[in-house]
Amino acid sequence: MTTATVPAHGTQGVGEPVAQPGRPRPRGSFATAIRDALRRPAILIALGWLVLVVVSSVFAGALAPHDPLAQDLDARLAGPSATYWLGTDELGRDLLSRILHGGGVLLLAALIPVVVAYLLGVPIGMFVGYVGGRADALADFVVNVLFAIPALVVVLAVSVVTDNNLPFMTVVFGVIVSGGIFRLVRASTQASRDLLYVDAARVSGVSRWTILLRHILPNVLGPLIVQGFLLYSGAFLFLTSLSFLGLGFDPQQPSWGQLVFDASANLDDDPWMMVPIGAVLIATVAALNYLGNSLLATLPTAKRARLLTPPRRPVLPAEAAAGTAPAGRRTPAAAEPADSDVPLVVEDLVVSFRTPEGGWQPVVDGVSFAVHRGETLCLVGESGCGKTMTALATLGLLPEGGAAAGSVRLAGRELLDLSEREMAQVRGSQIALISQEPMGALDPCFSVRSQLGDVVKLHRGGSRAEVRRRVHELLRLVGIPNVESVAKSFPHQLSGGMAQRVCIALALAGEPSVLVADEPTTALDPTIQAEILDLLRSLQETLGLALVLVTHDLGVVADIGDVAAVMYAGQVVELAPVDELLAAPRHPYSQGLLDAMPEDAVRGVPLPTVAGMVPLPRDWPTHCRFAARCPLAVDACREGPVPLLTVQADRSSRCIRTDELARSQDLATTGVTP
Ligand SMILES: Nc1ncnc2c1ncn2[C@@H]1O[C@H](COP(=O)(O)OP(=O)(O)OP(=O)(O)O)[C@@H](O)[C@H]1O
Repeated sequence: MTTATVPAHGTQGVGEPVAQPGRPRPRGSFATAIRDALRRPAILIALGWLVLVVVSSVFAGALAPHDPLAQDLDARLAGPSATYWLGTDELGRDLLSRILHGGGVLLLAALIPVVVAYLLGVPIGMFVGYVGGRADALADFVVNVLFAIPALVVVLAVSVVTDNNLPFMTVVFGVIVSGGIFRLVRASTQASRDLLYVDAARVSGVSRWTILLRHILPNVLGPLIVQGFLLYSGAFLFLTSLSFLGLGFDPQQPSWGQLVFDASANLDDDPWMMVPIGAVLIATVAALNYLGNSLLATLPTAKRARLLTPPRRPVLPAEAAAGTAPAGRRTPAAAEPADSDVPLVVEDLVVSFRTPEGGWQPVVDGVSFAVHRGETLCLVGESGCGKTMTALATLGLLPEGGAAAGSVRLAGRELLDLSEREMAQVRGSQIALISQEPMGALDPCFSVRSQLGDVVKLHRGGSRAEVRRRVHELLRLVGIPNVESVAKSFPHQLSGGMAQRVCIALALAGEPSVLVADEPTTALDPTIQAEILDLLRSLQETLGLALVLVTHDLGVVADIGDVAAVMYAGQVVELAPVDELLAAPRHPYSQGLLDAMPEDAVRGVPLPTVAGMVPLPRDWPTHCRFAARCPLAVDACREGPVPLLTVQADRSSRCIRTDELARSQDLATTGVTP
């Protein structure tokens, strides 16, 4: 495929980015949460206390006024004094010095379970959260087992077996608590894997691990940091309990658990002994928990985009694959040669979703169409007719629970038979998607150059300079004049129109022959909509692309379409060249949509509408699905399924009264009965 430069379109949406290109990289919402948190005095106090504990433990040797093991039997169980500021224990040892020396090992040892839990929980949670399926079920089972194990009992057993080996005990404890991290990461990954920009990366063919590291990990990091505080505090308390029980720590050396044990043994004789160590422990655990919980409360709720993509390719069982179309209609065609003029052929496509009862509910039912090189086919219809599911099925991107059957052939290759891995290679390089939410389709953490460069590198490779050149070429191709400053920009610095141009550039980076655009102008204001449509039109003409455009707007079809497939309740009800459809629709539903076009509105005359609603898939009748809303419906329309009837060489209509509709249109235009 050759590329060509398309002139810039107008000025709106292609000018400077909304914000200054030189602005620093945007601070993520987690960074903002931390900045806000640091303004709160309680958090500063908690943080200050922890810093004090760490620093005094590190410099205990220099700070402690006495040797923590030195005994002064004359001063046994003494209260605070000028010599012993916090008093002494039953052997006359200085409590302050013992507290200063007793925290270091504990604070360090508590890090081990946290590190182990992260090393296990993060990669496994991310992987199974992303791929789902059996790996997910197995990992979940193992974690359920881990949760059922009482950690203390296991660690006690380990201490016996390993002769009180503290590092080993902490590692085992880390393995047991890693389930919590796993669950957190898995849930965050599941929420992130369906974000539009993750979908966009997947559609561009970016590898699974690159997506996990670059696009999903940043979303998981915030909750992980918060959880780290809570986990550390739990590990700290757990190890204090072990030390209290005389396990893990050297009984000759002071430790905070040992100090609690000593204080509890002397509670009757000297209750004061419990006060200093109790206060230190409570303050330390409270500070850790408070910091963790405060960050948790300030973490922004993840903004979830529309759920789209499981990485699996479920297979629709034969009985569900049949859809509800009349039997005997299906006529499998021979595959087109790879160099055919018809890069995309969809035949008898059925898309179904699993129902809670375990069955399958079709939502797209026997859809067929073909798109030629340099042609735009519009899937048009009201909301819920199955346009998006048809488009997503061609890309192998159905949402969780959905499966497709029938045939989707790209340059003669059957896509529905491909594995997810094979399909990932096809997406981006042969067929690409432009979504309706350009802002959601771009990762807010990376500049335009970085995101576009990744995809260029993936599909073309090349040196840094070559990738950079190609990025600029692509930006120019989509009508961006000031490529240098836009390439440096982050998504939030772009206008909606500019962001959509960048998304189109992303879709073109792999030089696909087929572009699928799902309502690409819906999120944009009307002037920008026209520019983006112009851009798509000129790109499609210059690059010879086959374009499948999903829209609910016949005005868009009129602007850009060559062929229209009008969809109603999961079926194509009319397939026709756009000019002919607009001049004389051959299905009453197309006629209704046409009459309702605001472009034809007459001032003072209410705009006609198609009364009623599109039926939900579960309410589809077995006869004509439009009959309940159709002004032409007669008894015969309710007698059984209506096949798609050929009304001209290149036109078909799913209406048994299509000829009468044509006659009435002729009558209306000529005033003469044909
Ligand atoms: N994840 C899902 N699970 C079950 N049913 C779904 C799912 N997603 C969509 N559907 C159903 O599939 C049908 C077709 O939806 P689709 O999104 O393709 O319609 P559409 O014509 O593109 O409408 P819109 O313009 O609103 O997206 C609808 O009835 C919808 O409820």
